[in-house]
Amino acid sequence: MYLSELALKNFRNYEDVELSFSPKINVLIGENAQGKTNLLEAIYVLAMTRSHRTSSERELLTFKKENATIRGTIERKLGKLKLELILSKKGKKAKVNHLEQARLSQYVGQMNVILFAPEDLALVKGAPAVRRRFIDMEFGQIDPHYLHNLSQYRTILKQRNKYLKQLQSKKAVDLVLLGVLSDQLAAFGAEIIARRLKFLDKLEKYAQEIQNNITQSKENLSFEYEASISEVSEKSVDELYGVLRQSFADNSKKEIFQGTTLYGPHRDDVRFLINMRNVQTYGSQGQQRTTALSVKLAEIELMKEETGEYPILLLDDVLSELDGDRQTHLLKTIQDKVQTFLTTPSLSEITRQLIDDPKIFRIAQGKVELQKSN
Ligand SMILES: Nc1ncnc2c1ncn2[C@@H]1O[C@H](COP(=O)(O)OP(=O)(O)OP(=O)(O)O)[C@@H](O)[C@H]1O
Repeated sequence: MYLSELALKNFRNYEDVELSFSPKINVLIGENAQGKTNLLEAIYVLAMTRSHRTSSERELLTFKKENATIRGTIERKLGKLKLELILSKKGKKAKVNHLEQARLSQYVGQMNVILFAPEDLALVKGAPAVRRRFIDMEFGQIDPHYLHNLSQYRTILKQRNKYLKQLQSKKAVDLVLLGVLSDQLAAFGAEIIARRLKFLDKLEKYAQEIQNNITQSKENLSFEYEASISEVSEKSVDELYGVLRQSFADNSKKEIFQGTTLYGPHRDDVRFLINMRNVQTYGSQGQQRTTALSVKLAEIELMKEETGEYPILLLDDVLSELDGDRQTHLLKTIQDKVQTFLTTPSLSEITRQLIDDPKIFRIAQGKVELQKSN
């Protein structure tokens, strides 16, 4: 799939802009703080209805404006799709072919994007929350059930944590209500874990192959799901539900004492291993970067397998963070099959030679000028 047109109104430092893109590589060049990342962010928000770098929607509106609109035309195998997202201080509205969608989880997935920013190179060495976020954002796009379960899970988790705090401070005493919340949380949690295991298994196969290619088969990459509950692999949804319920039942005193939920997918993590050793603890910085790159590129293939089309790739200033070999690998992998938007302060000669026929835009103070068209 690819984004052929984009129109922004009052989005960050873009007051009014209309652009048309190449189905191949689009390069956004500009100095610092001119709006390169804002443009990628707009594309990301159009796909996901939320930003990758802020949870505050207000920040996305141009200073002193009440509404922002992002409109895009997506070309999919089955035809054109018009997407529209209206953001305001009161909330957001999403439309597909001019029809407002009742649920945002129905809207997400019409347009698939993968964002790769310098922070993603910390996917391996960063905190567990970074990996959970990655998993949730990527799997949520390919599976609406995953997204639905996740949002239900988050709502109940909030309620349960609030109630545990009340029990902790003795403002509440009713353990029956805690049991009800535990059951509901276990049900959604089991669905989430089961889907994570399924998708991670597929992702691992692609990542292994890519890592082999980059390292000439010297490094065998594997994943390990690290759950907050005992052994999860090979378990059905029902079994996972049982284990989660049991963990809540066995540890209620501990959870009340701490005033928070200690078990469930919000506490889980994924470990990356190279030749059976944890890359986070034993890997060199180079290995950690290669692993992050392999996992990201694997995600592109997984999305293709699950949705039947390649997603749109957003590369926010990552080329300069990668050495020559990794840059070459990345660009060769995406060339001609994945629509890509990449931001950079300047395009080096080497990179320019690697990119076939780019459409180049120059960005300055929220204005976009076409520099070279293919
Ligand atoms: N809500 C907003 N309204 C108006 N302008 C905004 C808003 N939010 C951010 N900006 C402006 O956008 C600019 C930052 O743009 P952006 O984050 O896209 O930088 P960039 O071009 O990617 O540069 P860098 O390479 O430094 O990341 C700043 O000038 C900032 O003042």
